[in-house]
Amino acid sequence: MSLEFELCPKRMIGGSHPCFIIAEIGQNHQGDINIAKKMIKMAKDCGADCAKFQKSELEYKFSKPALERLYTSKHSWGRTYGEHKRHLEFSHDQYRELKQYASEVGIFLTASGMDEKAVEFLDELDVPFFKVASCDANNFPYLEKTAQKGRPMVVSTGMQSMDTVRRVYSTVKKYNPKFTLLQCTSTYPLDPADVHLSVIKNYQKEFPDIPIGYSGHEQGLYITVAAVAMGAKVVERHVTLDKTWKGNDHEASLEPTELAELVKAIRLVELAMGSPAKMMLPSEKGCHDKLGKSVVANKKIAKDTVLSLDMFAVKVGEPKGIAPENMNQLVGKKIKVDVEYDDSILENMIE
Ligand SMILES: CC(=O)N[C@H](C=O)[C@@H](O)[C@H](O)[C@H](O)COP(=O)(O)O
Ligand SMILES: C=C(OP(=O)(O)O)C(=O)O
Repeated sequence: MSLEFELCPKRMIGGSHPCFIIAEIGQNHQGDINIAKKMIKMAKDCGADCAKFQKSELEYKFSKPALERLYTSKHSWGRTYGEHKRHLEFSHDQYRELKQYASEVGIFLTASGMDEKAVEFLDELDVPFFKVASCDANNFPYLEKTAQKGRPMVVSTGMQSMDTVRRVYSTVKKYNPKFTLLQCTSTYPLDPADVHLSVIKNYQKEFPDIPIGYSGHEQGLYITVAAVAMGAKVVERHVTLDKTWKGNDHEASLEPTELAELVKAIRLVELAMGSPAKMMLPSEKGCHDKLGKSVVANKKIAKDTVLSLDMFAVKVGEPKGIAPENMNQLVGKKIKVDVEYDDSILENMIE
């Protein structure tokens, strides 16, 4: 039963560890390794924990007819979907180059293995953890094999039902305790009404022994920051160098200034989450000294009078007197001194 685990070397997630922020480069590199490197550096400079790509072995991810279907979208890089995807796919050598570059820059690098063959390659590449994309969350043979490799896993759950997510949990859990489930809606860009952050709470209740996270495809920062306030321990957002570039994901991606702002906002909110214990804090003393209220006399009270509620008012008194929450305890007690209107009632005045 562990709510925390080591996702990357020396980087724990869950519990009170900082939220792990994944900059999803995905296929926003336009098929250009130099842009990919710029994006890795950008992710690091903006304070993200990890740069992520998507690795497919196209013949394993797609059937032949799926690769041959026409792709006429304005985001298409080829005549067919296969040509389009081939343009966006880096080779094994290019992945090795990117991994080397990320380690020089000082940021973790991983990819979602979009099919079993790609997972084999990522295992060989020695990525710190496997990301399972939403489209493989219900791919149970894939999940079984991936979980058995023993690397930590981050599993997204877009397009799935709760029953399937329960099955994902028990399937991965059987082989691998080190995994997290991310709430995700697979719409690009995502309408806020379709985000359903409340699923995070549901997952936390249903799966209390694993950290829960959020993978967002909405525009802007607020929703992801709110996810962290709800306890998301991993967040993933697409990143881009330019939202106007060609590609399905740019519009729902964060540009560098936004990613930096997101990281800053998350760290600030984490700090602000603090402790559930409610108490007056030392930093509140100044305000309490100036404006904290006390019990004062609302009429003259003669020495030896037995006190009753009608003799009191609650005001900012000078000096500070008995706290208003203790006012009822004064009733029936005797006052040892003469008190004027608006005098603070002090402990040492009570018998
Ligand atoms: C579900 C899933 O894989 N989603 C990924 C991650 O969020 C996306 O990046 C897709 O790869 C992308 O939107 C596909 O765009 P196109 O179809 O233009 O290559
Ligand atoms: C599609 C992916 O992720 P998600 O389902 O979290 O959007 C991915 O990691 O490639």
